[in-house]
Amino acid sequence: MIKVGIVGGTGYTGVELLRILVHHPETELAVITSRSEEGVRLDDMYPNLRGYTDLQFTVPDADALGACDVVFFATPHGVAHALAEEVLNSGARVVDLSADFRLKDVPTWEKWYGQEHGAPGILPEAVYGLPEVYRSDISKARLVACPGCYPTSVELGLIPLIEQGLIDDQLLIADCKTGVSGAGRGAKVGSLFAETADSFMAYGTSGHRHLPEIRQELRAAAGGKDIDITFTPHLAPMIRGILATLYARIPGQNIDDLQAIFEKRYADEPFVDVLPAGSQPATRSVKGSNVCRLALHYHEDTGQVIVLSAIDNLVKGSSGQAVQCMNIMFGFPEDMGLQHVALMP
Ligand SMILES: NC(=O)C1=CN([C@@H]2O[C@H](COP(=O)(O)OP(=O)(O)OC[C@H]3O[C@@H](n4cnc5c(N)ncnc54)[C@H](OP(=O)(O)O)[C@@H]3O)[C@@H](O)[C@H]2O)C=CC1
Ligand SMILES: CC(=O)N[C@@H](CCC(=O)OP(=O)(O)O)C(=O)O
Repeated sequence: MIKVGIVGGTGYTGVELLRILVHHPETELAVITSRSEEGVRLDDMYPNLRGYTDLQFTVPDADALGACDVVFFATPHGVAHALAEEVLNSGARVVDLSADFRLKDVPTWEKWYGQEHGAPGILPEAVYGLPEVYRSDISKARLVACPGCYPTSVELGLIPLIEQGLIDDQLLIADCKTGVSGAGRGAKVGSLFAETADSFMAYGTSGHRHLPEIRQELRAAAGGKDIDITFTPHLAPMIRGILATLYARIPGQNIDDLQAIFEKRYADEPFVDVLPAGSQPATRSVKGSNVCRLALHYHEDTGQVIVLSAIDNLVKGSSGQAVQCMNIMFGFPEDMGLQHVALMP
């Protein structure tokens, strides 16, 4: 059994970590923090946890967190910068769900996040937590930077084509739709029911902070080649889920060969499901599960490839992927605690 700490246990990714970890046979919840709910029982705030834990929220304390084996940061950016190094120095390993350690380049991080990087000293040891690409590095890491939710959906959908050298000098397109839980639990006018429930809108069109992260990882998959992409997120009237519609022009192919590339690339991946070509994965088919469902479409007349990629932003897009990384770091079966079948309807 390993002892687990969660910084930011009251947020959406925090409570999703709790939902997953209360069933995990190798973990014991030890420290769950909240500054605003100190002393409140977890199951008073989140009744779905009744019967699974009698813990109370405590304020973040580096000594208590450092006594854990692993600490998840489910906090806004900047918090892990301030606390992670001390926690690591106490001997705990860190899985950060925020964006604090995802970008390798400090000036790029500072430009997109509008603040000074608070922990450049430990940044070089951070491993990007996408198991389908970095599994071996994750297994040895002390500090894992979990990918963003949109980047997870986009990277899993495009990397097989890039690794095969099929993407030349072209501007890829990622047209992504997300649910409102992506904005977190904090009260904001833009997350109100009346603002989101019967509407659909693009945002971040002139530049979203996930763009440099997607670029970084697509370029890494291309061996450093200058791959670029237009990324437009949309807010859809749903609670969970991301559907990424990804466009690339690859003339002279056929759907069977493209499908074979994806099936081979993900044949041994427990959480990537390549559907039969021409399928339409719905966000509902992954709701509550750690699976990324991919489907390929190909227009022979124009050479247009369309990859559809569906994930649950709170599972494969954050907390589920974070537990998958923890399993890899501690040598547990990779799917331990993550075998939930998606909720239907
Ligand atoms: N929602 C999503 O779909 C995804 C979110 N993420 C990332 O995960 C992180 C958490 O997101 P989410 O759960 O949605 O956010 P929420 O806003 O829902 O929750 C934030 C949590 O962090 C705590 N917190 C806030 N400020 C501080 C601080 N200064 N020190 C310590 N704790 C703090 C809050 O509790 P309290 O204020 O009581 O301490 C709360 O528990 C973010 O970085 C987000 O970008 C990543 C992928 C997907
Ligand atoms: C609807 C909404 O606001 N979605 C969030 C999704 C990103 C997110 O959750 O942040 P991570 O970088 O930590 O993945 C956004 O666009 O910022």
